[in-house]
Amino acid sequence: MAKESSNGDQHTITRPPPTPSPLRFSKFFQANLRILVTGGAGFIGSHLVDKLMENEKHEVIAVDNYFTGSKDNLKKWIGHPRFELIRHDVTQPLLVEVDQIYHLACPASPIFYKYNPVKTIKTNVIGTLNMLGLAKRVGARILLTSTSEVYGDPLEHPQKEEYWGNVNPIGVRSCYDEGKRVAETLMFDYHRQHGIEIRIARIFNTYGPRMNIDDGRVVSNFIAQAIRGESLTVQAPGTQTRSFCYVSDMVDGLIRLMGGDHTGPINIGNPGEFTMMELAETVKELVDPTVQVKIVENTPDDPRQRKPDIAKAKGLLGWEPKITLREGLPLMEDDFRQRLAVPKKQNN
Ligand SMILES: NC(=O)c1ccc[n+]([C@@H]2O[C@H](COP(=O)([O-])OP(=O)(O)OC[C@H]3O[C@@H](n4cnc5c(N)ncnc54)[C@H](O)[C@@H]3O)[C@@H](O)[C@H]2O)c1
Ligand SMILES: O=c1ccn([C@@H]2O[C@H](COP(=O)(O)OP(=O)(O)O[C@H]3OC[C@@H](O)[C@H](O)[C@H]3O)[C@@H](O)[C@H]2O)c(=O)[nH]1
Repeated sequence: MAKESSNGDQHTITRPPPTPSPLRFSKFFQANLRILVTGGAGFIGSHLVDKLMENEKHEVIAVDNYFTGSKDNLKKWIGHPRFELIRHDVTQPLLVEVDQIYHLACPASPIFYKYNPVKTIKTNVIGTLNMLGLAKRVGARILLTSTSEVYGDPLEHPQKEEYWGNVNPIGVRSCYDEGKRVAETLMFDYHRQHGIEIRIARIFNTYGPRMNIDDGRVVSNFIAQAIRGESLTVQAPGTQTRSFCYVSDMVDGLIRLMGGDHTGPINIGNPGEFTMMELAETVKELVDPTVQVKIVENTPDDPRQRKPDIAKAKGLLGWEPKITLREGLPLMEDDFRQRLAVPKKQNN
């Protein structure tokens, strides 16, 4: 049996998907979907849980080891009859009965994924293997949150899904970007060999409320710095570009991908592209025009440019982002001001 994936390749499936548990066909289970979100206490994961919980037919199980996530992000759901939170590390097997798996567990900020690179690669490889094993056992559909970092320091611009990337296999970022590349490979091998229903999202830089204030990624750094009246730290040369997607758009894209018919990989991101200097100037203008911008040293292998081609997401999922950077930054500023307890000055 051959099935066409969304990037046009023919993938031979040697075995049909395993039969789901008989409970899936009982009246109750037909009406309800039990959904696992790994990394559910993190930034994107907790927003995804919020959105999934809005549907009264969903039961959500969030799993997290709290390395970069926090129970606080899910506090409004703790004790809810349709919600469960499990402290668990995905490098260990997990036995639950679910219909869908959103597999997000993995530190995403470079300072955190480089902190313990061996653990990062174990999370990407062993963690994804464990979640695929779970999907295989229970017949669940599984979505992996891969990353634009699979394109490395891209030589093609903007990046289409067909581009194979330009990745340093032995650099300090490799635990994350090569880890995600192997995770994608595992997804397709389980799909071809075992007939598992897979979905792969290649997420481009995402920002929004609830990011860790000390997360270390550029948008959260600049907003926190501007609120605290500190200089905005633009890493040299400042001409490198990124494309920033607001978190509600991202969650909408992930849910559409899970519900649709296409395996992916599909880029999910906002094609609006900015240099880091432009981002700093925009944050300065919106948050506090009196703060300074300073150039600081960069880290090795920083990609010089990044912008998603989202033709596939538009055509296959009917998805495109709605929130511009200028609309999203103030929403994030409000959340950061609340958490830092620094109200906006009247004259700002
Ligand atoms: N935010 C982005 O810009 C972006 C871009 C590309 C891809 N992604 C991917 O999206 C996913 C979520 O990213 P995020 O921005 O919400 O990051 P995040 O760090 O806020 O969330 C990751 C969550 O995974 C948990 N986690 C990490 N290792 C784990 C393990 N071994 N077992 C169980 N839980 C573990 C963390 O505690 C955290 O709650 C990640 O897979 C990331 O690679 C994010
Ligand atoms: O304070 C800072 C932090 C970062 N930067 C720059 O901002 C750019 C973006 O850096 P970030 O740390 O936010 O994130 P990166 O784009 O490097 O990696 C991200 O890519 C996509 C996801 O997979 C992950 O969330 C993360 O790896 C880089 O060019 C970096 O040099 C600054 O100029 N100042």
